[in-house]
Amino acid sequence: MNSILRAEKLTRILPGEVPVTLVQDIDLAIGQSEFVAIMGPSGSGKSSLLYLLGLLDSPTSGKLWLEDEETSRFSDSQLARIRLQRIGFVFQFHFLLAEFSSLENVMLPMRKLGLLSESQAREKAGMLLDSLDMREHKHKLPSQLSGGQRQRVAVARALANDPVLILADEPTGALDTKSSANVRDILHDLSHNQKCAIVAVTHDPEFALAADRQIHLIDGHLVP
Ligand SMILES: Nc1ncnc2c1ncn2[C@@H]1O[C@H](COP(=O)(O)OP(=O)(O)OP(=O)(O)O)[C@@H](O)[C@H]1O
Repeated sequence: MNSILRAEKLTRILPGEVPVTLVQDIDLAIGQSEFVAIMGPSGSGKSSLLYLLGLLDSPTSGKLWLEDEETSRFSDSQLARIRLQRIGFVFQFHFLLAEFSSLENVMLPMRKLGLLSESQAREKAGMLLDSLDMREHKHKLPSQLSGGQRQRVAVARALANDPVLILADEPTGALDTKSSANVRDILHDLSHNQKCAIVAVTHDPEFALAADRQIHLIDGHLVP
């Protein structure tokens, strides 16, 4: 199996008078177009692990490879560029910019990366929103959308720069059952039809069942 992401003995300890171990000795490999659910009790380190995998935090020890590149050798600006270009993030709350339309929110990562012209970015954002059944809502502000619709815009934004990996932190945590099933199916489709790996933290057993594999954390450790 070709790994998109590989962690070896990944450990993150917060320094202090009483150091706090967030995660310890995590060995993990995520395949191309694999959909993995991270589960575990509250406080077990799921979000901490996701932040490490998303290069939003650095490990105290251990190593992480993204597409066979070891990530500790990258500078902060290189890491920012890698996040923008290769990783899409979806959080429990959508974090869309309130004064921007759906279309503009989806265009933001493309504008930031700067590889497409304004009209190309607009066209691509439109296509992404169409593919997520948001054709009617492109010009609406987040406040004019339902929770499920906002989350679909957030998924479109995460896909803007064609990432190889999507990291999602409780993407359905704030949604009703129907929207939750819809977002779950979208993520499942993405991993299987668009060769994008998905790693999602979830408390929802039904969501986890849609994944190819579930991994469980307890007290910062992966358990079999
Ligand atoms: N900045 C911090 N300072 C002190 N402790 C922290 C900090 N960040 C996280 N922790 C602790 O580290 C542990 C892991 O936190 P994390 O948020 O990763 O857990 P989680 O499994 O995602 O929890 P939840 O399901 O409730 O979101 C928790 O016990 C948390 O209280």
